[in-house]
Amino acid sequence: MQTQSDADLLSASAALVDAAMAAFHPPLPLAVAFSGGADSSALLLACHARWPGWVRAIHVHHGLQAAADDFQKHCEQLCAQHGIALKVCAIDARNAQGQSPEDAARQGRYEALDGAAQQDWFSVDGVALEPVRSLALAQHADDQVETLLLALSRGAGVAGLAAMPSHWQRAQLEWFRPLLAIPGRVLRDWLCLRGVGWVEDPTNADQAYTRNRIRAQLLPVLEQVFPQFRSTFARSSAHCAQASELLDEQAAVDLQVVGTPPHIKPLQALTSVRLGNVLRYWLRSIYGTTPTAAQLSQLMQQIGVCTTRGHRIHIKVGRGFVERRGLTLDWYNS
Ligand SMILES: Nc1ncnc2c1ncn2[C@@H]1O[C@H](COP(=O)(O)OP(=O)(O)OP(=O)(O)O)[C@@H](O)[C@H]1O
Repeated sequence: MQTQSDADLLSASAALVDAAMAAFHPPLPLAVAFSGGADSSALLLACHARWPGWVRAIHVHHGLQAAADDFQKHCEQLCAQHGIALKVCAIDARNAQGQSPEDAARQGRYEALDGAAQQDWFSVDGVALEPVRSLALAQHADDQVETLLLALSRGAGVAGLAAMPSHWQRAQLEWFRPLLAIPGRVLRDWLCLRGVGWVEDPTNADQAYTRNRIRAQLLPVLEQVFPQFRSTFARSSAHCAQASELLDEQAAVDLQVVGTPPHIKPLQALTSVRLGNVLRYWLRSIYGTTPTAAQLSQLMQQIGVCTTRGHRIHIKVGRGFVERRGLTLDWYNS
């Protein structure tokens, strides 16, 4: 029998999930990245309820842990029960040298999701379906706070503190994170009170991962000290996202002036903050590499004192080196 407090929880979680869904306007058909965990189970069912017949699921089998087969089984069962078309892609998510296992899994997963969404789709009874136009991920407000705290712990700049975007477009697909304003526990309440199960990823409890320690130890304290932390932190992240966009716009203007590759003379005419900004932008946008604060400061200092024809610049930056080549700077991969 449902108690009064169950009913309160149900209506509170339903109101939050409904509000998130009402603000979500993906081009249809929509595919949901479905891990079998609580968050993506809730997202899949909420989307399926809102747009019946227009929602599909993609599950990525990482092959990294014994529990992966159980995740897949759960996804197959839930999708069969609700008549949702499901694609399962198996990937080899082992990390390359110098890459963290989580980054390797994330990168492999995003590529697999992208590829699967763009393949041909068929309904559970074999009828050809329209191509997928959007893809939704189920990260929620706690994931967003964890990402922000991880960025702070690394000393990130405004681009890192902008945390995860709620929408972006890549090639033919629009990507969304519609649950970023909802606390994780609300999604669990939403599922529990509907009697829907999910699989718990055993690695989520592993305190060796910083993200898991933030979730288990830091968030409960934040909850007590700053009960509104999810929305206020999200506001700060949104300010950082705007500031980061503005810095990129300024850098693009400055890069036009200094040229690509950048000429040393016009670089010397910039203020120090604009010099740092344009150098970071040049290295990231052209070479996909990011200098550390120390490397950038050394490079800026060398540009400042580069006043003679014979002055040599050769500084380790990111995965390579920045060198002086006559009147300009060049970066090459070591
Ligand atoms: N194996 C997977 N297959 C498909 N999508 C995935 C998979 N793992 C994660 N995702 C998607 O990426 C999002 C973020 O992944 P992350 O690992 O941070 O969350 P999670 O704890 O696995 O979330 P969930 O509770 O949905 O499992 C998930 O919410 C889900 O939408």
